[in-house]
Amino acid sequence: RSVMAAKTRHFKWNVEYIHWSPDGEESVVMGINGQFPGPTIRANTGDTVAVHLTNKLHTEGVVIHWHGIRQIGTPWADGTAAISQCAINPGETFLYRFKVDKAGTYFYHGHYGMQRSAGLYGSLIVEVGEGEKEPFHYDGEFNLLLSDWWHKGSHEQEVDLSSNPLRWIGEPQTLLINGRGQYNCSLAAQFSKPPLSLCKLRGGEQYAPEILRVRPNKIYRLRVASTTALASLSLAIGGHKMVVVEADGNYVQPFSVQDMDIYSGESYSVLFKTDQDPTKNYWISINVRGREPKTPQGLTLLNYLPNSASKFPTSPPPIAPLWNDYNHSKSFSNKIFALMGSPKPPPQNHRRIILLNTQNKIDGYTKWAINNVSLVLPTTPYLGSIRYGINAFDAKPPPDNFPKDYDVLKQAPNSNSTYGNGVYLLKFNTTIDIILQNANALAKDVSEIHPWHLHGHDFWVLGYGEGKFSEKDVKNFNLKNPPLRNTAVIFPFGWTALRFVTDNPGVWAFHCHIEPHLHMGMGVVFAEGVHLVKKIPKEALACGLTGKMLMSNKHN
Ligand SMILES: O=C1O[C@H]([C@@H](O)CO)C(O)=C1O
Repeated sequence: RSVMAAKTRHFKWNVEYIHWSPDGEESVVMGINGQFPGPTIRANTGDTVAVHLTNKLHTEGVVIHWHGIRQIGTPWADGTAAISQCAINPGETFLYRFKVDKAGTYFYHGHYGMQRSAGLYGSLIVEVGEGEKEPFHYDGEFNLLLSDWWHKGSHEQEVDLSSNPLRWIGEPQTLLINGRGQYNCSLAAQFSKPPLSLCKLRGGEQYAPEILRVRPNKIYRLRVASTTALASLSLAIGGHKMVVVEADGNYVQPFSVQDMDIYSGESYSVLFKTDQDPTKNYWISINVRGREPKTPQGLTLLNYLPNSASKFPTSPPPIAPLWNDYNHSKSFSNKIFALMGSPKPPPQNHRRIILLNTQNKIDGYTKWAINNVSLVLPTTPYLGSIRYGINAFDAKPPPDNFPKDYDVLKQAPNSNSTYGNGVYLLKFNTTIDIILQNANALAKDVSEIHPWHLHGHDFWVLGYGEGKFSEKDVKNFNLKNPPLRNTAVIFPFGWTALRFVTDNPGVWAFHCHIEPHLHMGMGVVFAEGVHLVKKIPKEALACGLTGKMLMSNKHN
């Protein structure tokens, strides 16, 4: 048998603003090499990906985060501005060089300001390496990158969100599948409520749907990832069941569903069999869940060959579960277990951190806060700052818990919350439990969904619960087959328990993956084993106090 050596896969990318029409309305989007979404990266387990990223934006910095890639040994390549590196200046090139060590469905996106909302994203697919095998069989595969789109530009959105009073961005105009959606017209016009006209498409438009062409009686793998700024989605394939086999780059115990929830920051693989009437075509749909939807369903077609792709399905598109049917969402989340043979969590933790999620007012500004601290990133990125003992951030770490008498079910002003940029310093090679505690937001009887994403790690999802977490909930933790993930949701008025091991030296963001919420302070920063981090590339340090340090030449 031939032994294929791991490859280094080089990419040369220019990030620039381009005119593009994601949904039929021309906008300015952040493109890569003149494309939106950015190019798909495909690699094999064990490969090294080397992206030579040049910032062609004229007046702003840029970074790219490789979502779901743990960056073992390369924390400076995680692509988080002010955390792992200095933003890349206009005209400059940064080399993101990292190993992809685990097969799965991933994506990448901007992680500076609201550049993800501006359209800076694309797919990253890691296939099994030579001699490895997937634990399931399929005849073909498709890749769907899901997103939401606003006609208001990301800079204006940033200003709106930073205003007093808050100007909330509202719901997206369009849902996009592989960067393509339809605004003010529908592919399923005869079924649309309120009525919309049929989209007049010739097929070459930037917003024309990408059609999935299949042969009857085959098994297909659908890779799905959500990079939405805000929307939680429900995905369905009309008339077809889906079998979930992968979540966030980890295999799960296969289970069958008619529709699935996918939150921002999550990825899945599902298998489906083309076992329906082969003379017909079928809808693939995405709908908003978890927030009162004001956005039309996103659609594309499953085209059974040799039917013409212009043969529209005779039945209406799938009807999504009600947006606030949280029991439906919980039932989906509770079906996800690790595939037998997956790594198991350590049986005990060394430390438990409980993170209360609240919406607050700080000096009249609407913010999100974690244990009463609303995150504002420092000028000097943490990684270099901690590695070189400069520590240019709040010396006092944020609290591990919140006051015992806090009622998570009640409206509360949280008037004592503050801005902060302190760090949770985690002892290297220890087991950390995180309890994400949801609460009532500013409005009465309102609590929202928040998908939390951890950088640098996968965590085990030990359980979900209702109301306030208490010690007696620990006995219900799933230590037998909890799924490994990098993103997990907290349901309204509920909690979610996570466990991970601090085995990856670096500084890692942990935050709500809803872009406006992160912008409003909804995140924390973890640091572990930073003294073990090898030489950080100078380009990652060339700003703030680490930039000054480089100029004074002491550490070169
Ligand atoms: O952060 C948010 O702000 C609004 C609302 O709470 C205030 O208008 C909303 O729905 C959010 O998710």
